[in-house]
Amino acid sequence: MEFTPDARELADLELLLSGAFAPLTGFLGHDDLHAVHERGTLADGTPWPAAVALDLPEGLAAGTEVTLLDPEGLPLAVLTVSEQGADGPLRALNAPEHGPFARLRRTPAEVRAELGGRETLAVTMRGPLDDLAEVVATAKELDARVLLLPLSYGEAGPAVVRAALKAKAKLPDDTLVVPVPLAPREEIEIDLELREHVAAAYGATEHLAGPEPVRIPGPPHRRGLVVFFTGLSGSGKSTIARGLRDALLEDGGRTITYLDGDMVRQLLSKGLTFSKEDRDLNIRRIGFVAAEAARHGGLAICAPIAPYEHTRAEVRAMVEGVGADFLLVHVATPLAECERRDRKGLYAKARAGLIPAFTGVTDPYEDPDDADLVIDTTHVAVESAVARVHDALRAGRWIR
Ligand SMILES: Nc1ncnc2c1ncn2[C@@H]1O[C@H](COP(=O)(O)OS(=O)(=O)O)[C@@H](OP(=O)(O)O)[C@H]1O
Ligand SMILES: Nc1ncnc2c1ncn2[C@@H]1O[C@H](COP(=O)(O)OP(=O)(O)O)[C@@H](O)[C@H]1O
Repeated sequence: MEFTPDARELADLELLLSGAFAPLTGFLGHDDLHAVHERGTLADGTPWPAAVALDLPEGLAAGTEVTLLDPEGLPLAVLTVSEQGADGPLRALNAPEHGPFARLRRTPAEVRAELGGRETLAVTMRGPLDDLAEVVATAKELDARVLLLPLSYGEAGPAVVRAALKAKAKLPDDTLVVPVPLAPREEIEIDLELREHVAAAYGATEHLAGPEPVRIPGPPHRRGLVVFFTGLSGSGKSTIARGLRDALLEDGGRTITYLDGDMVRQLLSKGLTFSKEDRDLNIRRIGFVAAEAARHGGLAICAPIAPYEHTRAEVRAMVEGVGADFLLVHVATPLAECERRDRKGLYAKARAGLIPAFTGVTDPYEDPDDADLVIDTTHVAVESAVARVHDALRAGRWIR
């Protein structure tokens, strides 16, 4: 079977295959993950600080061969599932060769060969180095060569490599810069320990951790925002979303992308049905477009039913992943009221069995428990419902 790991897993895969995670040669299985979590070692006692896991689909039998693909479909490796899960043998197929600064990537073995066993001070960095004097002094004291390892992962990746190249210009001539796609670990101590291991794999005899980058997100009115309405058919999503769009256009000052439900189903998601798979795909497509608009500081408004919690969570993650904000508005008008309105006569048809899998009637709707705003429109005028969302945007300073 084929499987596309997520961005973190792909970053870990690259490091496993390149030898940067030595002594690991593959993802960790259940026992190793448990031991890492409990004791900071592998099950056999080898010190290892952090989980390096691959979340494969459930129920794969031991012995199954899984081809791991990058998001463009290029096969990167073949993994044989073991009794312990994803820790079976990994066989590399293609080296990842794209992406900004790909030409600077080197394997640990290549870097070690170039260093030739010399004392080496590795500096792992996730942001600019503000104290180059310390690096110069430490390298001098140790009579070591400097190896800058920009940890280029995610959106900020290229900026970290640029910072390393800039720093190199002020360091000794033989300073090396090698980007390493190491995804940050949540706990700082674990992250630092893992950086230490990775630096050693590249031949470091001494490791300095660069300062953590200070993330100064722009003020909310300049950040991207996705306002995502969810609710049953006829609950009022489109009516409120359109009212909000118009109010924002009247305000001026923000670029609005309005992903109208009909437009989406007629163009972006043309041909998709209302099966669970197709609904999920529909929502992912909407989320992708909205996140792209928000990546460039835009404000996107979407109003699909989006009945599944996990798909809404995926969209939230996509949007937050590009550094934008996500506001979930649950239009929580109860089924009875939506059905009473039955604007398009769809509920009547669904009850008569003419529309299969109709949300709320014969198909599920999972109520969100993470909504930023909940609006039951039963006894609310359209203008007041729009005003509530508009006010929330003002209160959150997304508009001025
Ligand atoms: N089986 C079934 N279930 C629910 N809805 C149905 C179905 N068949 C057609 N329709 C019409 O499609 C509109 C919902 O489309 P969405 O793209 O928002 O749905 S989903 O988020 O992909 O679940 C929805 O429009 P709204 O009333 O604007 O919500 C319906 O008019
Ligand atoms: N406070 C309200 N907010 C939104 N719609 C309302 C409100 N009160 C009544 N309605 C009516 O409910 C219907 C909602 O339809 P629509 O916006 O197409 O819902 P959805 O997009 O969720 O399917 C419209 O006919 C609208 O006029």
